Amino acid sequence: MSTPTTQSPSPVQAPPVVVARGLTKTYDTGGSQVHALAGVDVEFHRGAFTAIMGPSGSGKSTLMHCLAGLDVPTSGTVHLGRTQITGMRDGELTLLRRDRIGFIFQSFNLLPMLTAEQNILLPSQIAKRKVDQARFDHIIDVVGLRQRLDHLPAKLSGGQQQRVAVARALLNAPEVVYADEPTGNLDSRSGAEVLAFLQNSARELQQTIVMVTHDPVAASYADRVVFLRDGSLVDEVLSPTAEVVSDHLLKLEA
Ligand SMILES: Nc1ncnc2c1ncn2[C@@H]1O[C@H](COP(=O)(O)OP(=O)(O)OP(=O)(O)O)[C@@H](O)[C@H]1O
Repeated sequence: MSTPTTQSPSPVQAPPVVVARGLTKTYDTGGSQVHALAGVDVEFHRGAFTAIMGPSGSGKSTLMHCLAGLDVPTSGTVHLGRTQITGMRDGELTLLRRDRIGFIFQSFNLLPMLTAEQNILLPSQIAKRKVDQARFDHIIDVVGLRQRLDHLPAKLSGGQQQRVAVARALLNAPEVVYADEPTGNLDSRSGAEVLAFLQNSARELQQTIVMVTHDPVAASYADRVVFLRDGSLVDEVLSPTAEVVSDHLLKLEA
């Protein structure tokens, strides 16, 4: 019998920041049931930028909302680090979202009467959290907002407003940032800037980012794309290109 060869160790992978197991979400709609999530197992690793894609109605928003503690799954578990967030009370979830998760929405969600700087600092003020000045300066310079800090949102372009929202989401170095169609309201040039910044944040700041998008070009900025169909995770692509992502989507929609 031959001696087994020594296996080389598998590449070290960062521990998962978010782990979902057996996630289901069922809606009762007047007698019939909709399985928005039909048993999803997925994990997201530190410093990884992941896009969630799939046909309309495949469960992308439901998955993100359940992962982020914005919605409660029918069954299954979600962990953020060592914390099981499924089963938490509303008040605990509010604090968890405030302290440990960053959010970026399609509609920017900036307060119109506050300057860019005040918008970026607001969550830290509400949480009575000391701001890391070096991180603030680094993020402001990377997103190119230094000259715009005292502007109100109405005086900023859509791309600049979204960069304010991105800076706000990243300032506290949250364990994970959830981005819901972050470039949906932007022209392609502004969208590319925001996506490049998200990509750099994952690479340089080890920021974990999970983004829902319909756009294969946006998804191509991610390290990994996971595909949903009918509430199930059916495929994934690493180091995606827009063409490969489009091909996968077309097959899922067929
Ligand atoms: N509150 C609700 N009540 C009933 N059904 C719902 C509800 N929310 C979502 N659904 C259904 O759950 C399924 C998944 O919806 P979800 O919004 O997560 O999909 P999606 O992939 O994000 O869609 P889109 O790309 O169109 O935004 C769909 O069939 C949707 O109609």
